[in-house]
Amino acid sequence: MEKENILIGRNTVREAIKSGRSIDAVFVAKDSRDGSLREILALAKKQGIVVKETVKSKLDELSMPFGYQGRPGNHQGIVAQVSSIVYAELEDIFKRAEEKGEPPFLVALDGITDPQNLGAIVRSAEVLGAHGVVILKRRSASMTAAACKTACGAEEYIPIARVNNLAAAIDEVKERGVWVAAADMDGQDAFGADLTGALMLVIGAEGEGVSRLVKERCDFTVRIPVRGHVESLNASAAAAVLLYEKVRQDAGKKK
Ligand SMILES: C[S@@+](CC[C@H](N)C(=O)[O-])C[C@H]1O[C@@H](n2cnc3c(N)ncnc32)[C@H](O)[C@@H]1O
Repeated sequence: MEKENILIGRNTVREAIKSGRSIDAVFVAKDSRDGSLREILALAKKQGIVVKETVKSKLDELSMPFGYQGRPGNHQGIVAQVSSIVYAELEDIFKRAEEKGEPPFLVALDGITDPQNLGAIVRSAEVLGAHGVVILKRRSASMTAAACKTACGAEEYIPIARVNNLAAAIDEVKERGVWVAAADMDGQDAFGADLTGALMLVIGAEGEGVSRLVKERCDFTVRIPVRGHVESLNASAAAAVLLYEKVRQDAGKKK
Protein backbone atom coordinates (compact mmCIF):
# COMPACT_ATOMS: atom_id res chain seq x y z
CA MET A 1 0.00 0.00 0.00
CA GLU A 2 1.33 3.44 -0.90
CA LYS A 3 1.79 5.48 2.24
CA GLU A 4 1.93 8.98 0.96
CA ASN A 5 1.22 11.20 -2.01
CA ILE A 6 2.20 14.75 -2.73
CA LEU A 7 0.07 17.25 -4.66
CA ILE A 8 2.13 19.99 -6.23
CA GLY A 9 1.22 23.57 -7.17
CA ARG A 10 -1.54 26.05 -6.51
CA ASN A 11 -4.34 24.81 -8.79
CA THR A 12 -3.87 21.18 -7.80
CA VAL A 13 -3.88 21.95 -4.10
CA ARG A 14 -6.82 24.41 -4.38
CA GLU A 15 -8.97 21.91 -6.28
CA ALA A 16 -8.11 19.10 -3.89
CA ILE A 17 -9.18 21.21 -0.91
CA LYS A 18 -12.39 22.29 -2.67
CA SER A 19 -13.29 18.71 -3.58
CA GLY A 20 -13.12 17.73 0.08
CA ARG A 21 -10.28 15.28 -0.56
CA SER A 22 -8.64 14.06 2.62
CA ILE A 23 -5.48 16.17 3.06
CA ASP A 24 -3.01 15.46 5.85
CA ALA A 25 -1.09 18.74 5.64
CA VAL A 26 -0.41 21.70 3.38
CA PHE A 27 3.19 22.94 3.22
CA VAL A 28 3.67 26.55 2.20
CA ALA A 29 6.84 28.52 1.55
CA LYS A 30 7.57 30.99 4.36
CA ASP A 31 8.24 33.99 2.15
CA SER A 32 5.43 33.71 -0.42
CA ARG A 33 2.06 35.21 0.50
CA ASP A 34 0.47 36.66 -2.61
CA GLY A 35 -3.29 36.77 -3.21
CA SER A 36 -3.84 33.32 -4.68
CA LEU A 37 -1.74 31.63 -2.00
CA ARG A 38 -3.59 33.49 0.73
CA GLU A 39 -6.90 32.36 -0.75
CA ILE A 40 -5.79 28.70 -0.74
CA LEU A 41 -4.57 28.95 2.84
CA ALA A 42 -7.88 30.47 3.93
CA LEU A 43 -9.71 27.54 2.28
CA ALA A 44 -7.42 25.07 4.04
CA LYS A 45 -7.89 26.78 7.40
CA LYS A 46 -11.68 26.76 7.00
CA GLN A 47 -11.56 23.00 6.56
CA GLY A 48 -9.30 22.46 9.55
CA ILE A 49 -6.37 21.26 7.42
CA VAL A 50 -2.96 21.51 9.09
CA VAL A 51 -0.82 24.21 7.38
CA LYS A 52 2.93 24.09 7.90
CA GLU A 53 5.31 26.88 6.95
CA THR A 54 8.59 25.75 5.49
CA VAL A 55 11.54 26.85 3.38
CA LYS A 56 11.42 26.62 -0.43
CA SER A 57 14.15 23.98 -0.51
CA LYS A 58 11.94 21.71 1.61
CA LEU A 59 9.15 22.09 -0.98
CA ASP A 60 11.65 21.21 -3.73
CA GLU A 61 12.66 18.16 -1.74
CA LEU A 62 9.05 17.05 -1.20
CA SER A 63 8.22 17.53 -4.91
CA MET A 64 11.34 15.86 -6.37
CA PRO A 65 10.33 12.19 -6.07
CA PHE A 66 7.01 13.00 -7.75
CA GLY A 67 8.24 13.92 -11.20
CA TYR A 68 9.67 17.38 -10.65
CA GLN A 69 13.33 16.44 -10.95
CA GLY A 70 15.50 19.29 -12.11
CA ARG A 71 12.64 21.77 -11.89
CA PRO A 72 12.80 23.18 -8.39
CA GLY A 73 10.29 25.94 -7.74
CA ASN A 74 7.55 24.35 -9.85
CA HIS A 75 5.54 23.79 -6.70
CA GLN A 76 4.68 27.54 -6.78
CA GLY A 77 5.24 27.78 -3.05
CA ILE A 78 2.73 25.12 -2.03
CA VAL A 79 2.45 21.34 -1.80
CA ALA A 80 -0.07 19.14 -0.03
CA GLN A 81 0.48 15.78 1.52
CA VAL A 82 -2.40 13.39 1.04
CA SER A 83 -2.63 10.00 2.54
CA SER A 84 -3.60 7.17 0.25
CA ILE A 85 -4.29 4.65 2.97
CA VAL A 86 -7.74 3.15 2.59
CA TYR A 87 -9.73 4.09 5.66
CA ALA A 88 -12.43 1.78 6.94
CA GLU A 89 -15.99 2.40 8.12
CA LEU A 90 -17.16 1.74 11.68
CA GLU A 91 -19.12 -1.16 10.20
CA ASP A 92 -15.87 -2.82 9.05
CA ILE A 93 -14.62 -2.84 12.64
CA PHE A 94 -17.77 -4.61 13.82
CA LYS A 95 -17.45 -7.09 10.95
CA ARG A 96 -13.87 -7.84 12.02
CA ALA A 97 -15.06 -8.61 15.57
CA GLU A 98 -17.85 -10.81 14.22
CA GLU A 99 -15.46 -12.74 11.96
CA LYS A 100 -13.26 -13.44 14.95
CA GLY A 101 -16.25 -14.38 17.10
CA GLU A 102 -15.19 -11.84 19.73
CA PRO A 103 -16.98 -8.98 21.49
CA PRO A 104 -16.09 -5.71 19.70
CA PHE A 105 -12.95 -4.04 21.04
CA LEU A 106 -12.23 -0.55 19.69
CA VAL A 107 -9.95 2.38 20.44
CA ALA A 108 -11.13 5.90 19.62
CA LEU A 109 -8.86 8.93 19.55
CA ASP A 110 -10.35 12.30 20.42
CA GLY A 111 -8.08 14.56 18.39
CA ILE A 112 -4.59 13.07 18.69
CA THR A 113 -2.45 15.41 16.57
CA ASP A 114 1.00 13.85 16.81
CA PRO A 115 1.43 11.28 13.98
CA GLN A 116 3.90 9.32 16.08
CA ASN A 117 1.38 8.98 18.91
CA LEU A 118 -1.23 7.89 16.36
CA GLY A 119 1.15 5.33 14.84
CA ALA A 120 2.14 3.99 18.26
CA ILE A 121 -1.52 3.59 19.30
CA VAL A 122 -2.40 1.82 16.03
CA ARG A 123 0.52 -0.52 16.66
CA SER A 124 -0.50 -1.27 20.28
CA ALA A 125 -4.14 -1.72 19.24
CA GLU A 126 -3.18 -4.25 16.57
CA VAL A 127 -0.69 -6.10 18.76
CA LEU A 128 -3.17 -6.33 21.65
CA GLY A 129 -6.05 -7.61 19.51
CA ALA A 130 -8.36 -4.61 19.13
CA HIS A 131 -10.66 -4.86 16.11
CA GLY A 132 -10.23 -1.28 14.96
CA VAL A 133 -9.19 2.29 15.66
CA VAL A 134 -11.50 5.29 15.24
CA ILE A 135 -9.98 8.70 14.49
CA LEU A 136 -11.38 12.11 13.63
CA LYS A 137 -11.38 13.39 10.03
CA ARG A 138 -10.46 16.93 11.00
CA ARG A 139 -8.08 18.46 13.51
CA SER A 140 -6.32 15.20 14.11
CA ALA A 141 -3.32 13.31 12.80
CA SER A 142 -4.01 10.88 9.98
CA MET A 143 -2.03 7.92 8.68
CA THR A 144 0.78 9.89 7.07
CA ALA A 145 4.16 8.38 6.29
CA ALA A 146 5.34 9.39 9.78
CA ALA A 147 2.39 7.66 11.45
CA CYS A 148 2.79 4.53 9.30
CA LYS A 149 6.48 4.41 10.14
CA THR A 150 5.73 4.36 13.88
CA ALA A 151 2.87 1.89 13.36
CA CYS A 152 5.47 -0.42 11.83
CA GLY A 153 2.99 -1.84 9.30
CA ALA A 154 0.24 -2.50 11.88
CA GLU A 155 -2.10 -0.28 9.80
CA GLU A 156 -2.18 -3.06 7.18
CA TYR A 157 -3.82 -5.41 9.66
CA ILE A 158 -6.28 -3.31 11.61
CA PRO A 159 -9.15 -1.21 10.21
CA ILE A 160 -8.83 2.52 10.89
CA ALA A 161 -12.12 4.39 10.54
CA ARG A 162 -12.34 8.16 10.20
CA VAL A 163 -15.44 9.89 11.54
CA ASN A 164 -16.64 13.49 11.42
CA ASN A 165 -18.04 13.47 14.90
CA LEU A 166 -16.81 11.27 17.73
CA ALA A 167 -19.84 11.94 19.96
CA ALA A 168 -22.12 10.57 17.22
CA ALA A 169 -19.81 7.56 16.71
CA ILE A 170 -19.98 6.86 20.46
CA ASP A 171 -23.80 6.90 20.34
CA GLU A 172 -23.71 4.44 17.43
CA VAL A 173 -21.27 2.13 19.17
CA LYS A 174 -23.31 2.20 22.40
CA GLU A 175 -26.45 1.29 20.48
CA ARG A 176 -24.62 -1.83 19.35
CA GLY A 177 -24.09 -2.92 22.92
CA VAL A 178 -20.52 -1.70 23.43
CA TRP A 179 -19.49 0.00 26.69
CA VAL A 180 -17.50 3.18 26.15
CA ALA A 181 -14.74 4.17 28.58
CA ALA A 182 -12.96 7.53 28.49
CA ALA A 183 -9.34 7.54 29.67
CA ASP A 184 -8.86 10.52 31.93
CA MET A 185 -6.99 11.44 35.06
CA ASP A 186 -10.23 12.13 36.96
CA GLY A 187 -11.74 8.67 36.42
CA GLN A 188 -12.06 5.58 38.58
CA ASP A 189 -9.03 3.35 39.03
CA ALA A 190 -8.69 1.40 35.77
CA PHE A 191 -7.34 -1.64 37.57
CA GLY A 192 -10.53 -1.89 39.62
CA ALA A 193 -12.92 -1.10 36.73
CA ASP A 194 -14.55 -3.83 34.65
CA LEU A 195 -13.01 -3.61 31.16
CA THR A 196 -14.08 -7.06 30.01
CA GLY A 197 -16.31 -7.76 27.01
CA ALA A 198 -17.45 -5.32 24.33
CA LEU A 199 -15.53 -2.09 24.91
CA MET A 200 -14.44 1.10 23.20
CA LEU A 201 -11.62 2.96 24.90
CA VAL A 202 -11.43 6.71 24.22
CA ILE A 203 -8.01 8.37 24.45
CA GLY A 204 -7.79 12.15 24.63
CA ALA A 205 -5.69 14.68 22.76
CA GLU A 206 -2.16 15.50 23.87
CA GLY A 207 -3.03 18.99 25.13
CA GLU A 208 -6.72 19.02 25.90
CA GLY A 209 -7.44 15.46 26.87
CA VAL A 210 -10.90 14.01 26.18
CA SER A 211 -13.31 16.83 25.29
CA ARG A 212 -16.22 17.51 27.65
CA LEU A 213 -18.81 16.63 25.00
CA VAL A 214 -17.19 13.28 24.31
CA LYS A 215 -16.65 12.48 27.98
CA GLU A 216 -20.31 13.13 28.72
CA ARG A 217 -21.26 10.50 26.12
CA CYS A 218 -18.99 7.84 27.62
CA ASP A 219 -20.38 5.27 30.07
CA PHE A 220 -17.52 5.66 32.52
CA THR A 221 -14.06 7.15 32.93
CA VAL A 222 -10.90 5.30 33.90
CA ARG A 223 -7.64 6.53 35.35
CA ILE A 224 -4.26 4.85 35.43
CA PRO A 225 -2.93 5.53 38.91
CA VAL A 226 0.32 7.51 38.79
CA ARG A 227 3.01 8.01 41.42
CA GLY A 228 5.28 10.66 39.92
CA HIS A 229 5.20 14.43 39.72
CA VAL A 230 4.12 14.65 36.07
CA GLU A 231 0.33 14.60 35.99
CA SER A 232 -0.31 12.40 32.98
CA LEU A 233 1.20 9.76 30.73
CA ASN A 234 1.85 10.28 27.05
CA ALA A 235 -1.35 9.40 25.13
CA SER A 236 0.17 6.35 23.43
CA ALA A 237 1.66 5.06 26.69
CA ALA A 238 -1.74 5.45 28.40
CA ALA A 239 -3.45 3.64 25.51
CA ALA A 240 -0.99 0.74 25.74
CA VAL A 241 -1.49 0.37 29.51
CA LEU A 242 -5.30 0.41 29.25
CA LEU A 243 -5.45 -1.88 26.23
CA TYR A 244 -3.24 -4.34 28.04
CA GLU A 245 -5.31 -4.09 31.22
CA LYS A 246 -8.41 -5.00 29.18
CA VAL A 247 -6.62 -7.99 27.61
CA ARG A 248 -5.46 -9.10 31.08
CA GLN A 249 -8.98 -8.85 32.51
CA ASP A 250 -10.52 -10.74 29.54
CA ALA A 251 -7.94 -13.52 29.96
CA GLY A 252 -8.69 -13.70 33.70
CA LYS A 253 -12.43 -14.00 33.03
CA LYS A 254 -11.95 -16.94 30.64
CA LYS A 255 -10.16 -19.03 33.28
C1 LIG B 1 -1.14 13.76 27.62
S1 LIG B 1 -2.69 13.26 28.13
C2 LIG B 1 -3.63 14.76 28.17
C3 LIG B 1 -3.38 15.57 29.33
C4 LIG B 1 -4.31 16.76 29.37
N1 LIG B 1 -3.56 17.91 29.78
C5 LIG B 1 -5.47 16.53 30.32
O1 LIG B 1 -5.52 17.21 31.32
O2 LIG B 1 -6.33 15.69 30.06
C6 LIG B 1 -3.40 12.50 26.71
C7 LIG B 1 -4.40 11.45 26.99
O3 LIG B 1 -3.75 10.27 27.51
C8 LIG B 1 -4.61 9.59 28.41
N2 LIG B 1 -3.96 9.55 29.73
C9 LIG B 1 -2.77 10.06 30.08
N3 LIG B 1 -2.48 9.78 31.35
C10 LIG B 1 -3.53 9.09 31.84
C11 LIG B 1 -3.84 8.51 33.11
N4 LIG B 1 -3.01 8.60 34.14
N5 LIG B 1 -5.01 7.85 33.23
C12 LIG B 1 -5.88 7.74 32.20
N6 LIG B 1 -5.63 8.27 30.98
C13 LIG B 1 -4.48 8.93 30.81
C14 LIG B 1 -5.91 10.39 28.45
O4 LIG B 1 -6.83 9.87 27.54
C15 LIG B 1 -5.45 11.76 28.03
O5 LIG B 1 -6.50 12.53 27.50
